[in-house]
Amino acid sequence: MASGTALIYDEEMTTHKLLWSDPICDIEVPERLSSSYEQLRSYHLVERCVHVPAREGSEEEILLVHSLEHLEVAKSTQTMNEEELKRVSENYDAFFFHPSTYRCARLAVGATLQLVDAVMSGKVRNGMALVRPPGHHSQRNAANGFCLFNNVAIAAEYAKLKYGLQRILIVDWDVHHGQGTQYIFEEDPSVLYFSWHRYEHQEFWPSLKESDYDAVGLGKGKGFNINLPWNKVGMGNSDYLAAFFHVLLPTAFEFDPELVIVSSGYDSGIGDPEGQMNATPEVFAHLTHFLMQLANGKLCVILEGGYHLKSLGESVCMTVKTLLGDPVPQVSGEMAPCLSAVESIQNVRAAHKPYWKWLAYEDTSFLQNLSTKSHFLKTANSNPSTEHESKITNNNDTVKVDRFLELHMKNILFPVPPIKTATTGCEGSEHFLSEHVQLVKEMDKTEVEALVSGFYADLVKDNKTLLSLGSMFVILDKILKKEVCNGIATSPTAALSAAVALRHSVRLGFQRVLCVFVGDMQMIPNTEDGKMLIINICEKEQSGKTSCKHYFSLNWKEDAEGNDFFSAVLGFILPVAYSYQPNLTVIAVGPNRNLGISGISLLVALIQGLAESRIFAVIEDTEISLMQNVAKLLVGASTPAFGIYVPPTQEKVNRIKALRDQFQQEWKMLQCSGDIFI
Ligand SMILES: CC(O)(O)CCCCCNCCCN
Ligand SMILES: [Zn+2]
Repeated sequence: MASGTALIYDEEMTTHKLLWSDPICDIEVPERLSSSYEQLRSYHLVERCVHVPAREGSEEEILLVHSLEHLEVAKSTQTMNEEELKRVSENYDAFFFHPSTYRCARLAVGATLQLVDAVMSGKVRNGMALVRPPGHHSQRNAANGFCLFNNVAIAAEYAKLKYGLQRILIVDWDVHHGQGTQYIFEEDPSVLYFSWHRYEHQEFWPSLKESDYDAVGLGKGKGFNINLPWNKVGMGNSDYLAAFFHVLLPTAFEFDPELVIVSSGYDSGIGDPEGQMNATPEVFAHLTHFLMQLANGKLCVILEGGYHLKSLGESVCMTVKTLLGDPVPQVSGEMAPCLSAVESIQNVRAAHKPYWKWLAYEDTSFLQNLSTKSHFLKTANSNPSTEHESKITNNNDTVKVDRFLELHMKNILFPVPPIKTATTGCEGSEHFLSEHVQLVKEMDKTEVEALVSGFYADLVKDNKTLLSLGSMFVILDKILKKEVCNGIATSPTAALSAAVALRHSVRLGFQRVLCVFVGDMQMIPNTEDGKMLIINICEKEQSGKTSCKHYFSLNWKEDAEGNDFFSAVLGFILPVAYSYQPNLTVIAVGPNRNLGISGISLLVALIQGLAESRIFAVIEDTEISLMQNVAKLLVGASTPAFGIYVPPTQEKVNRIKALRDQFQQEWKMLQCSGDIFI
């Protein structure tokens, strides 16, 4: 299993710079690279990465995507004087040449390919390349938008050629549309390109009709180009997460890529003068964490834009920290996507319904009554409550943003707990013991009996249960004190252990405990006070207990051969969990589980983004192999194989939709269609 995170940076890429005055291009400065690298060093992240050197991309590699003419023009600029450089630059929209631009652009291509090689060869699991000039606007025969060669597009063609890959996912979270990348792959079904971008109904640069949600790809490439336009500024963390839950991730898991490449622009972050958005740096940790669960963790992050140096640096550090496997910090802000974002999400889902199985039963009836809808949206749009009031009045006030970020990041970065996982040394744990795992001592009986007082005392029949409860308390204490990040225990009665763990956690002071229980929960604690939120994934409705705001019984019987649980995890469980913002997650698997190991692994892998990755898992002690899988995930040793993707049946889609319709006002991250306002 590959491990380690590559970091590729070469100071020479700072030599490319603007020689004359040009208010459009003057934000693309060398300090973008050097200050990001310095920020990584200040958080001691550089030394934790595997250093991989950059190299020059060869002409042959550049010709994988670009025309010979484009290459020759670029090459010829090396010997030009300022006058000539200016003249050549004027042939392009928003691009500038410097005598060292060609050299830097070749280094940017080479650095990107070095990262692909390091990941594909298994030398590292993932990595980041800090490069400039960026790439995603450049086209076969033209430079554009600060980009000369399309680093990410060349990387995808290179990976197909050298490693025989047939499915590559490119995620472009830069705030501008990577039209260059779209043009290059729009007829290619082997490359799925996803981009969100500031659009404002075609007002915002590059102001192209083909940047809208209905540009789905051409010919065989139909369905493999996904555009999510932001028609307002001020989009924030909840909008970005909603886009992942309700558009990108379900598609990505169905596509099942062999490699994921990110066109990682941070101008979609708060403070950026181009993006004018409100998303804070820690959201990039969550986006990165989600993408790490694909392609067996093979993830290459390539820098594109980002023009507010402090915001850029913090977001780069959040990305690298997550690539290294650190716990994911709590995401800030109200978990409620704005109406405009939900409308864009609904439109892109409708546009892609014909191409993706997970959308087969998507309700697109809203397209019929579009007239009334657009009328409503105009009125809905007018009242501010459905739009984000922008936290920072205008992003151009750089110093104000610097101060905001200074304070904001203080409570985000906590010391990484030395030990990742605590366990009780239960059978099967010998397989994954490592320096990341701490064996906790057993608690003595009297102490345990004192803790399991009152309600549950009479339920504790035998010694075995008592001992398992004892070690559970020790683990929960360690998690609370942040001595460990997460823990796992087995139990002869997982239902009892979970119920005791929930009460104990609330008593220990956890204010919001999320419990995901797989199997028959038997005893269901009272969730009236909102200090717990329980999602019980069971085969049949629990005894008369209907779903309410803090208790959901999600009936799910997994299809035999594959894993159809994606739509429940991505379309329901994660949106509810992120809306709830727990500070502890308890995952419990009881007897006669109705989910396959891969479905449970998917759940555990994705839910680690919550509660600063504080998870306590308690597994029925008959489930040895499940226990080992979950333990490996908690240690961070592997990204699980999620088994064969099975699309959800209409009945299951309707069940999720019914729950969504019923609870999307309470848990707003469930929203993915604008109908809520009609
Ligand atoms: C890599 C990147 O996507 O960040 C580059 C953005 C280029 C923006 C050009 N703006 C041109 C405005 C013209 N009125
Ligand atoms: Zn950009």
